Amino acid sequence: MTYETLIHNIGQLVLPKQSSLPLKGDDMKNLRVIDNAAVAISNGKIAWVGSNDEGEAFQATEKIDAKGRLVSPGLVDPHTHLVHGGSREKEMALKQAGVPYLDILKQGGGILSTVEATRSTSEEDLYEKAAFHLERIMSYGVTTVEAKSGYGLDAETELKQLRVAKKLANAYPINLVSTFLGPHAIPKSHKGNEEAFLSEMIDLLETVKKEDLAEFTDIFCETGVFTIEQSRRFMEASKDHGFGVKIHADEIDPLGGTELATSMGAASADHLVAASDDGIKGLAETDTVAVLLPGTTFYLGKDSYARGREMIDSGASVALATDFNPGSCVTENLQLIMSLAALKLKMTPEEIWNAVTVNAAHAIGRGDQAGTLDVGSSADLVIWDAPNYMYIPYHYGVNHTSLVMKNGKTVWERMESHGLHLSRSY
Ligand SMILES: N=CN[C@@H](CCC(=O)O)C(=O)O
Ligand SMILES: [Zn+2]
Repeated sequence: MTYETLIHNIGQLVLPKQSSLPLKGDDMKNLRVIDNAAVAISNGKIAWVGSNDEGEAFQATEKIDAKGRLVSPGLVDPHTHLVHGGSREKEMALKQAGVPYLDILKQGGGILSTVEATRSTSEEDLYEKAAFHLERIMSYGVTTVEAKSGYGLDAETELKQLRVAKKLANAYPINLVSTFLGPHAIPKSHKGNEEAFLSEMIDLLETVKKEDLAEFTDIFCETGVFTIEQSRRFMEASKDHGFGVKIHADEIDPLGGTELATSMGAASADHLVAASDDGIKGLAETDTVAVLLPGTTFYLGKDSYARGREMIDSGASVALATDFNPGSCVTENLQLIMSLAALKLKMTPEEIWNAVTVNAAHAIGRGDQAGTLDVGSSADLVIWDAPNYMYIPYHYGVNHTSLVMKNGKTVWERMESHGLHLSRSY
């Protein structure tokens, strides 16, 4: 038997357990790990996993020496605002002067300034910009990613964003899951006329479905944006059209979006910084995944983070994401988010790995195909410049990937620096 590829000399192999449902509570502590391992790949799938001693005896067309380093499944980033025009570096000074995030939005900045930029950017230019960010996301070890619309707030631009995401999905070796976030803010044209705007976004669901432009819908449920009742209306209409539902919930004010998400059977409730005790109880009782975004809390300069530790201790399922966007979290680096989860959410390394693999995959409907290296699953994996899985959240702010593989093919590899001898010293 000759395998296509054999990755041998793996110092440590991390194997999150594939599960038909998201991992909840104490189950998030379980992380299978094999020291001195090897992985065989054929037809883009994991064909065999075991000890290096056994693996060394196999024939393979290509052999990759992992040189004693860590290998894991490709990471899953289940919440990004990948496709957008422009940037908002000028808002940083406002934030430093103490202007709250929702006040910047109220003054027509924030999300609304990105809406203007996205409307005035051509589809081709939007594609080029999003492709640049997507390549960077991949370079951090992500092989499955979610991308939201939400910077159009009109039919034309929302569809433009979703088409860009679809083109990227077809062009890039990454699984890209698309989400329609039409109700992301109230456009200036509809101030005081929120219900009419929401109706327009509900009317758009049919086209989004017909053109197969998104699998999920999302809504920003927040003070000054959409109320609980409006969110319920949009989520019900989305479900009627056959979409999975998600919600930006309880990010700043505790409106009860978490409770709404669990009562609606949402795939995920995201942010949850201000989630109530009842909201957390609801998460523990259902399979709605809490997608936590500590990079956003950090970037908004807040001291109080989502209660990730309590959520897991109560039995909830937690995933982590970058929330990459031009305003509230400007980073493509999911590894940095893993560090923030350790430092600010008090999650353990095992919980963090489950949160960026299996649970993140469940949050975007990919629980059956991403986030694991079980035999038969896609050979989406990362060779890390790190000795073990605890090292990634520990050494923060840099990119630890050495090689990223998607369906058994190398899609990103670190280049050696010219003239430098980088001897490994962790
Ligand atoms: N909170 C709402 N939406 C985005 C931010 C979008 C923006 O500021 O451009 C988020 O998830 O953080
Ligand atoms: Zn978001």
